[in-house]
Amino acid sequence: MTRCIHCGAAIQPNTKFCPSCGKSQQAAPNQANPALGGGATTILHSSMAFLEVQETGQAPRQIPLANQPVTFGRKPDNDIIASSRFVSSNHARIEPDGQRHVIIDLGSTNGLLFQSQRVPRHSFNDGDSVRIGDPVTGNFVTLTYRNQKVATPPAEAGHVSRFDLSNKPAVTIGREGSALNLPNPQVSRNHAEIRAIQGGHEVRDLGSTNGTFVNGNRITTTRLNRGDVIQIGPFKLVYDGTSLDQFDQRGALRIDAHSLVRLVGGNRVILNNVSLVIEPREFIALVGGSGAGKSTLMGALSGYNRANKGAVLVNGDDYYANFDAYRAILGYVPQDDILHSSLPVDVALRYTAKLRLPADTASSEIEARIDRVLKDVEMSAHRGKQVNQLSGGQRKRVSISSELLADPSLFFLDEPTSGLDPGLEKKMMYTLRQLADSGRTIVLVTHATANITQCDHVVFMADGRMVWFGPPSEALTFFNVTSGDFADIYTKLEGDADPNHPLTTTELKQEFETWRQHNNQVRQAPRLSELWEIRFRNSEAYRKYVWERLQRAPQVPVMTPPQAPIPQAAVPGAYPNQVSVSIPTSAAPAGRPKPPPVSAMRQFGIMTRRYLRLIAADKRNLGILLLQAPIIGMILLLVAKEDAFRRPNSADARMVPFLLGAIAVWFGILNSAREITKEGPIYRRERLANLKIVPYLGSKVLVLAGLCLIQSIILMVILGTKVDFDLGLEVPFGVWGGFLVTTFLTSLTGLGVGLLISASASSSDKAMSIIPFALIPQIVFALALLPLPAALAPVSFLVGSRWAMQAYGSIGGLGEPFDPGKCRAGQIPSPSTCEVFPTVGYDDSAGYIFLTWFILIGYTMACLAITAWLLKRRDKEA
Ligand SMILES: Nc1ncnc2c1ncn2[C@@H]1O[C@H](COP(=O)(O)OP(=O)(O)OP(=O)(O)O)[C@@H](O)[C@H]1O
Repeated sequence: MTRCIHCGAAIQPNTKFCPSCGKSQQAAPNQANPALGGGATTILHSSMAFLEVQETGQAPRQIPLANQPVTFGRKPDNDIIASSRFVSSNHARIEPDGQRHVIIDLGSTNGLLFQSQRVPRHSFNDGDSVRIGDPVTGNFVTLTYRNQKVATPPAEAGHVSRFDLSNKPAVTIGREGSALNLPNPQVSRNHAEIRAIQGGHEVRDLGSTNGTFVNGNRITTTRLNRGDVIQIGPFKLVYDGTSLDQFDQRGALRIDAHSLVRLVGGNRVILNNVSLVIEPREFIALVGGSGAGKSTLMGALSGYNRANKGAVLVNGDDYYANFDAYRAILGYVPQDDILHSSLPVDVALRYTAKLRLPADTASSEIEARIDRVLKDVEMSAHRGKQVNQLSGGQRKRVSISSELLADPSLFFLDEPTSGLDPGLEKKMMYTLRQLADSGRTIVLVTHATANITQCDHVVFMADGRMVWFGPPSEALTFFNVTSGDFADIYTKLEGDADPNHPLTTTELKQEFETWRQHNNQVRQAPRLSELWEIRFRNSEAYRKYVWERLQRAPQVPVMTPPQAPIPQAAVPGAYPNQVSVSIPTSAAPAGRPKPPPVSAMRQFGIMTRRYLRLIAADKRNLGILLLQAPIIGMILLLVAKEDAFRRPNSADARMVPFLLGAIAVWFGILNSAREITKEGPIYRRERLANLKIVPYLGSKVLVLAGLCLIQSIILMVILGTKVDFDLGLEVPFGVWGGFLVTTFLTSLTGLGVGLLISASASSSDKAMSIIPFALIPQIVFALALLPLPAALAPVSFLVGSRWAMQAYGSIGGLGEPFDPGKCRAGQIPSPSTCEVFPTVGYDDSAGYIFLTWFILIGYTMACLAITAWLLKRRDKEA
């Protein structure tokens, strides 16, 4: 019988891990002696109390805490000496307090932060971290307390209270002023109601914005059974027949990822059996080289781009299957800015709040929320500034604040530090650290490794494989990087592990042998990432940070566990199996989730108001658009003859409507061609949250149609000052009115074409370069002045200006472009012209004129339908 080298428990000889404390029996490499003031790391006995001191850029130190008070500060006479400038000379004292310890601020400048709040003292529980931060530089010192004797019982986490339902005919649930208050921005004021019915209770949703879910299903009314779990925003209410147990998941959200696999193109594996656990309030960085699979993993964890195989659990619930129930508490900040740059910060945030928060959120509540989120990201001073006047780092903060409006508990960020200078990058990480401390689970993708020591854990990805999950400082030891530079890890992960590779023959020799044993038939060399994965699966870190964490049960009641069996993560030491390409494990389909049901009318109203504001804010562009009509109208006057319509068979008569039609289409296209593409990142983010396509597109059409109408009126008024429209013809709205209607409807066809271009182009520049392709056919195929080869005649039916010409010609009583009689007599030189122009027939009957208008409207509708389809298709894009 031998003894565990950590806890002293009796164990079998040659046992790899102690069954009592779970620790490896192999001495960890590179461990130094305990040192109070030095920079070395040591592993202390698990039954001891100790303080782990982590200063930015230094290895963590573990300081045993005994029954004597110890002092902490920058001066050399302290027991624990910190080197950071922002730690006061005599900063804090740590005293024993029964089985635990308490830390007391000694009047320091920067104080002690617990869960991102400044505290004068804090009584430690096992795992508590107190930080001392420097808001100017973003540096901080973390003091983490370890003491198994004062570990928080897991069953208690998140449990708030019990609400008795007996003798109550009806209980309302809402954000405030209800019998059962669930204070959170995602909860409507009157959200749901529990009613006593024969033999039990039923729950009814009161038209809430974010929905009431029972066992994962969105309900309107349903009878409750014992054990049912109601989810409203971040709260879970467990029904036991007579009462509701209330659990608050804010600050208590845990993600379990089990054997995640993402396949593309049939069988290309871009995420290879990744398993991990992210605990509440943890701050996790996903790092690795370009194309390593970071974004793929984040997509799978956030549910925005799901894995094909494996399962993601949030507090034990099948996350993909319950995505709608959790959507409200999910924050996602993409790489691009997600607020309109021409709006002031507070205005942009107000629109986001209106779009995301329950419909009954009062203006005062929205203002309070905006104050709060700007304070959280230290941007209160910039509240009234226009977004495009902010620096890159400030814009990122504002994007983060817009996500914070809904108070998400799960927060995913895609490269929030990209494009920032090193100072701003550090500050950004500091802000995120504080957001995690204040109760959020934060996962970010980053290329910036300089500040990842601020994270609790870091995931190193390579070739879709997870080659490390654990504290950043231990990663350096794991990869044998002595420079302290995380970037050196990258170079060790890249490339093929052929037998002569320097790593294959030294550090990874054993792993290469293992690989060879399992792949003796395969001649091709593995990737280095595969060997690092083998090493990681064999490590103590894998056991401690992946395996053991996966074995722990969720700390709150489970709403709907996965229906299919959860794939087991590889046990420590197991050889990483190749992914087998088979059916998905989760009940929900892979890829993008569906948008939730929300009120389309309300969204239409908000989007329209915001769009109007955006157009008005861009005064230069608006000025150009409004000046176009009078200037072009004046130019038109130069060529338009006063008596043009008095000579209905003349080219002059056809010239005016031909130019009017072309200009109208031009206006429509120019007004709209950049309008979707220029706000692509914002659209994508809002779409992922709750934006519907029809209200979005509808708001664009309504506002731009208004602009087209103004332009059409200006154009016609100017034209009316010269050209005589008083022809005495009996047509709908008179000749001038009929021309105005036609011009407006023609500009709408341009609007439809412009939006279609905007939805299909990947950038504003590309959209502008497509415009000529849309405009030139409008001139060539109008069939007004230019003859057309007979074979191309059917194409003209697909061009808006041709139908505009039909309408103008009919309203103005024009003669056909070419006289059929002259054609028959062979007096027209081009025979093909005679074949085409007879398809143009003008008819001044009201029925025919309405028909041409109807065709113009139909044309616009067809363009909009294709635009909507293109937008819908974009949902599937990764
Ligand atoms: N939908 C897809 N279809 C095909 N291949 C894909 C798809 N999505 C990602 N990939 C590929 O999967 C690999 C991982 O991509 P991912 O975007 O996750 O990498 P990353 O680590 O985030 O890279 P980067 O840092 O460059 O953004 C890449 O080789 C990428 O080309």
